[in-house]
Amino acid sequence: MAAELAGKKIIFIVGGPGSGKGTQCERIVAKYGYCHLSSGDLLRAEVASGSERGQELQEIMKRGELVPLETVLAMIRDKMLANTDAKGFLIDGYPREVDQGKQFESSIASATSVLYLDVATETMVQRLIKRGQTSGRADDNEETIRARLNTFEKATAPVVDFYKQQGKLFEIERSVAESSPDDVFAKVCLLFDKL
Ligand SMILES: Nc1nc2c(ncn2[C@@H]2O[C@H](COP(=O)(O)OP(=O)(O)OP(=O)(O)O)[C@@H](O)[C@H]2O)c(=O)[nH]1
Ligand SMILES: Nc1ncnc2c1ncn2[C@H]1C[C@H](O)[C@@H](COP(=O)(O)OP(=O)(O)O)O1
Ligand SMILES: [Mg+2]
Repeated sequence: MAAELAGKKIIFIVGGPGSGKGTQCERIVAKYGYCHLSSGDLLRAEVASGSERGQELQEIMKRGELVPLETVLAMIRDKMLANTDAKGFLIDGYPREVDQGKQFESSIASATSVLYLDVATETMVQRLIKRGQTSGRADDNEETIRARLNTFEKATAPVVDFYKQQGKLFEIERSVAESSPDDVFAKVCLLFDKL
């Protein structure tokens, strides 16, 4: 456990690719002032640095697979320890597999709550194809999108059940998660207002 992080609120944001995690995190930061950490963004920054490591990561991400657990965990930990004055942390896109959650909690700190955005597969595909027209992300193409969805079903869906059993899950149900970002945010605020 990292003593510097004792007592800090830690919220995991979980959902399939294109479920709106980044969109909601932006709003949460603006209203509540948490420190936002996106595992995907951290990995893309490593890719952009042009390092050899970054090239390996890029290959894995283009296949829609998960990068090694240790890599992401170290990046998140470093970023958290560089921001210990934050009142809380939004960990976006992590954990992606149950083991990531367990390792995080044993080596960093335990999560306060897990926010889950439930969006139908076809809606996510449509959103990502649209985002791909302007995002420049190497993984926003139909083939990689399908692979990411497959990884989500296999590795990440169990994460949702894991935290539900612990009573930590705050779920945005499909009827809301598929409406407008403002409607989703109104529901998200119900969680953050009582933290
Ligand atoms: N209709 C609708 N569209 C949304 C909503 N949230 C996000 N989108 C759109 O869906 C796309 C994906 O949203 P992101 O916030 O980037 O999703 P993400 O979960 O961070 O996706 P990854 O980074 O791929 O994990 C974007 O183009 C958004 O404009 C929403 O609540 N309603
Ligand atoms: N916690 C994590 N563990 C392993 N790989 C991760 C990860 N977070 C992100 N990645 C890798 C695999 C993802 O397909 C890729 C892009 O992540 P992302 O931006 O969160 O998008 P998406 O949810 O659409 O896959 O980076
Ligand atoms: Mg994102």
